[in-house]
Amino acid sequence: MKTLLDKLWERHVVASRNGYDLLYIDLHLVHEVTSPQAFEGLRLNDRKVRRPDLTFATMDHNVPTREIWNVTDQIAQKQMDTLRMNCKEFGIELADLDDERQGIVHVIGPELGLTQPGKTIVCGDSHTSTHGAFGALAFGIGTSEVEHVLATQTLWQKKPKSMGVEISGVLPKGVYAKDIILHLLKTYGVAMGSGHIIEFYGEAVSRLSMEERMTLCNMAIEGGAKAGLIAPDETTWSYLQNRHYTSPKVTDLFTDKGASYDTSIHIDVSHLAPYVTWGTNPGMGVRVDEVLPPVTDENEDRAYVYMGLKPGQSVSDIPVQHVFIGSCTNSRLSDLEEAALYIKGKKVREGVRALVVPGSKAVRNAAMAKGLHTIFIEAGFEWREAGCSMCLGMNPDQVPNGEHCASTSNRNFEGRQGKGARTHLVSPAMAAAAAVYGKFVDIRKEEYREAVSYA
Ligand SMILES: CC(C)[C@H](C(=O)O)[C@@H](O)C(=O)O
Ligand code: SF4
Repeated sequence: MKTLLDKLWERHVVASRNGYDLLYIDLHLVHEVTSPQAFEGLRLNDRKVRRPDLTFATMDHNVPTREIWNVTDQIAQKQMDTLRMNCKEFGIELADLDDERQGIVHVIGPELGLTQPGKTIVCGDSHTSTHGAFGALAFGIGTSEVEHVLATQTLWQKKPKSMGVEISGVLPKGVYAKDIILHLLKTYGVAMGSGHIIEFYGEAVSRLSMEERMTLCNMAIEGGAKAGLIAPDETTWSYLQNRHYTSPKVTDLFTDKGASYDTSIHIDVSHLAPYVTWGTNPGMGVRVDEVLPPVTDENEDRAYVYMGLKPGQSVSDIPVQHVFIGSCTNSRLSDLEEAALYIKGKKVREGVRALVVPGSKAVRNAAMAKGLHTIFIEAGFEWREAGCSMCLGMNPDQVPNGEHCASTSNRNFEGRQGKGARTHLVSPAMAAAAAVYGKFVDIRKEEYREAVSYA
């Protein structure tokens, strides 16, 4: 009797010592921010990249999404130039700014078919957990570990505990995977998964598209887990068809009946509502139809001060001056399609600045082929190039001090979107509606949604 985690782990152990296992790494994804010192380390030690063919690099964090070539920040320029030079010197494939495959590392891996069930996948980036949606053992690593993987294609790890999160029920209309994870974080806290790898399963998970599953696993890390996992099924295999890289079909990647998790949780999402975060960690959220909660500790007190909000206010009292639809959590085609349903034929409210930033060039092109960019632009949104953009303040897209942003990203920490920026994490549909009304509305009500389907 084995869990999915047991199976993935065992198949990659090449040596064991003092409670640690040396894991073989099947795919190493690289971006410009966390790789420069790792390559420098190789050079200093006169080492090569062991498996350039299992390594793939892209540019995302620093990319200026308004004019992709107009890099004004010197550190950004240096990091991008360094990645170019390193990829050339060490023979690694790079999706550079002019490459059709460029985009946020966690968006392009799956879309190219590099992300495959049964693989071990690492990247110097915490949201590597996203790839777990395919039944891959995928987690973020630090820069010294990036160097170790580049040099050896292996990594020493201690096996984490397993957590099973069963999600049953059918999601109501206007409620998404984003709301499931925000609900879990609110209910069980941002340390819920600490020391664990979370496997999500159950009726509601089976019904999610691959893109929604990625949203769920993307934010497993915000619950303190090392990774998120979902067993591959027909939805997974059909997503993987006709990708650039072909995935072999593996049939035994699931938790055996009778196997048990170290920790188990069960939720039912039949009555779940859209969520909005009011505070400074992703667990500080409320349902759209609730009022902001009373203060129970110092952190919450500080969060209220930072956010300029008060307990007892209703969610619709929160002013929204910025809207960001993007990030590795919610910038895929279906996210943009869902958002478009709430703005078609409407206008962004005066005083609101709204951005749509597709997660990759491929998403951008696919959206344009469907005419989505026209819907966004006509409504008053800025239609951008692919990159991390306003998800974090590493490029020109920032939220000014003291202003509020409805954001489809995954982190609402102090200063995350710029100094003094006030972030509210929501689904793409909630963000789109907030752009139109300048506040959060309950998108479950039919009146907010255009009766069009892009399916
Ligand atoms: C820059 C990078 C190291 C960082 C991460 O690891 O997650 C970033 O992607 C983030 O989302 O905060
Ligand atoms: S989109 Fe945001 S969370 Fe994702 S990799 Fe980029 S900065 Fe990190």
